[in-house]
Amino acid sequence: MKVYVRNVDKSFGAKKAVSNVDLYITPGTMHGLLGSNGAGKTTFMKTLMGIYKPDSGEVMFDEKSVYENTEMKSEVIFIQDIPFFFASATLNKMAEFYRGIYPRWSEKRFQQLTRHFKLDPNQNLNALSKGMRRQASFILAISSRPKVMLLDEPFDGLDPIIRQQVKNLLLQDIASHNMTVIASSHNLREMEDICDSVSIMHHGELLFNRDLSEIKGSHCKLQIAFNQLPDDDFFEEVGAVHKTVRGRIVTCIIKGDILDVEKKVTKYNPLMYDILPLTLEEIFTYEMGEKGYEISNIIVE
Ligand SMILES: Nc1ncnc2c1ncn2[C@@H]1O[C@H](COP(=O)(O)OP(=O)(O)OP(=O)(O)O)[C@@H](O)[C@H]1O
Repeated sequence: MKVYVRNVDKSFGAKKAVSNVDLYITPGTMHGLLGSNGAGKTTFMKTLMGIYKPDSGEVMFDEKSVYENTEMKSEVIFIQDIPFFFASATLNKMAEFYRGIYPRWSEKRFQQLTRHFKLDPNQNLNALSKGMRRQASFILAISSRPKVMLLDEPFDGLDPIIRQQVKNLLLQDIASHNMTVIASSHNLREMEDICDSVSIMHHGELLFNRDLSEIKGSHCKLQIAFNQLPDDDFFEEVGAVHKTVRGRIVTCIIKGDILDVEKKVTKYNPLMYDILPLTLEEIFTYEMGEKGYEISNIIVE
């Protein structure tokens, strides 16, 4: 299911929590919504889910508006940062409830996952640890087979092994059922391995939205030493978008492929050079810096 957001605003009194957000997410992909505390991620997720009515703009899933559309409730699932279960509910009781809402509910998947995560389906969920409650909400969500899954800080409180298993389950369902996932996080490194695209939210605005396959490997870092510093033609030829010069050593950020850059660099007979791929975080730092934002103020890790 494709997710299409156009000019969405949402305020609480004078506080604008989501401001003029546009976003398109391709079906069967995972999008990471990054931002620091208070950036507006949860408010945006709740607006996507139809829990909040946008003050203006629209949220469409496959051309259908989400807000007050009961048909949509059986297609979309939202896992909140603090999982919600009915008082004294067990996993089996919650499964009964989900089964009634989600027509593609898979009992087989539910049984398999409950066994796999070693949860007692008859235990009171509210008496479980935070991580176990989170596992329970994943079991319910994945067994529901929604077309769109919205996840608020999905991996918080999960240990590294469970974290990886949950990521694998999500990726499996994205691949096999064309599920669309939007996950919020503070952690770019965690998202870069599993997301197809990421955006950065800051003070309610979506500053940056990129397809990761397009930007991974799109930039590299060149460190190069010369007997005599080259003139501007060199920087132009290698495609340097940023440079710092310290003595005879030059460090450049280059938009381009490492092998291509290497061919160009060797023509200038440098004393030595090193070309390294940029991490996604470095690319973001650079691109956000260009827009006048300091990424360390926006994303914690
Ligand atoms: N129900 C509400 N009433 C009033 N203000 C709210 C409400 N919900 C959120 N806000 C405000 O909107 C802004 C965005 O909050 P939101 O919870 O969406 O951020 P977030 O990015 O999810 O943060 P975090 O990473 O800390 O969960 C904050 O300034 C918050 O105080």
